[in-house]
Amino acid sequence: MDQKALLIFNPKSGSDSISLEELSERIAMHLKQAELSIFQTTGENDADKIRKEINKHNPNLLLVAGGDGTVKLVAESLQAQLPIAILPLGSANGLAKCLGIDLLEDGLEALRHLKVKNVDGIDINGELCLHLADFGFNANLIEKFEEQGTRGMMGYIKSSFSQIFETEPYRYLIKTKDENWEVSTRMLLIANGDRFGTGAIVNPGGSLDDGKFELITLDVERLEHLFEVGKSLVSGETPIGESMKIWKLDSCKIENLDQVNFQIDGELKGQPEEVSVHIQAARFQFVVK
Ligand SMILES: Nc1ncnc2c1ncn2[C@@H]1O[C@H](COP(=O)(O)OP(=O)(O)OP(=O)(O)O)[C@@H](O)[C@H]1O
Repeated sequence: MDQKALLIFNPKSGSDSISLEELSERIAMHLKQAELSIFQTTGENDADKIRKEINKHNPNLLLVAGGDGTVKLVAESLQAQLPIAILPLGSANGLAKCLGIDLLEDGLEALRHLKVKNVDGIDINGELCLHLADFGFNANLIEKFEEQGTRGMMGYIKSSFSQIFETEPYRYLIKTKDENWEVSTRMLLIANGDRFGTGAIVNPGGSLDDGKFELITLDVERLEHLFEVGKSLVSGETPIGESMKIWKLDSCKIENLDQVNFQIDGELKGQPEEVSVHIQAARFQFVVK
């Protein structure tokens, strides 16, 4: 046996998910010569349980079958570096998309080669952000969505991009070790990867392993801005104009002057007065396609 793999499977992830039996069979077809242990998440104290499973089985590879929440849970549970292969089952799987793993099939295919890449983490007020955090637009949508008690949030965001017209611009004070400046924007993103879970490229030039995060303001005030942003979301070219501004940083503080909603990787975090953001260069290793 070359590999000792631990599969962490979230049975509740995604809408029309695959059964554990079928998934295990498909993994065995792609990950040859491997001993596979399995842990199913329960929704309660999973981080502790995952740590125990890792100590018990001592794997050299983790397979995570779930959505963004499950990937983050596993990443946070790690006490030592272990490569993580994502088998996307969620409705969005933003980090997986940034790694070239759009579908479950891509994740399974990647197991054949096990090409591993370093991935930065972002520490935001002591919490891990693997993919995207934002003030304003997305956070407001998530709040709306949670009020309605529905799952599949990213699909909703996908269909609601035009709502950015209706969001008010809010003010933020950005503080780095060299300078402070104020921005007024409808969406202020803290980005590790280059794209939303929908596949739209929101951070052209963003890279998961450059030891930096991007701070991005995204505004759509006029129809021409919508075209600029729309083109960038599809092509990955940075729009020429006022609709998007990008700063590449390794740390900063952001004062939330208008007490706007904030979210990290799809989870609402209230309206913090200030957030401290620090890159954690090469903190993780993920399997890429
Ligand atoms: N056995 C379980 N029963 C109920 N909830 C669970 C169980 N296992 C995990 N969970 C919950 O699932 C959530 C994580 O789901 P995850 O984000 O991975 O999938 P998703 O919501 O389908 O995907 P996405 O975030 O991409 O939309 C966590 O809130 C976790 O507590």
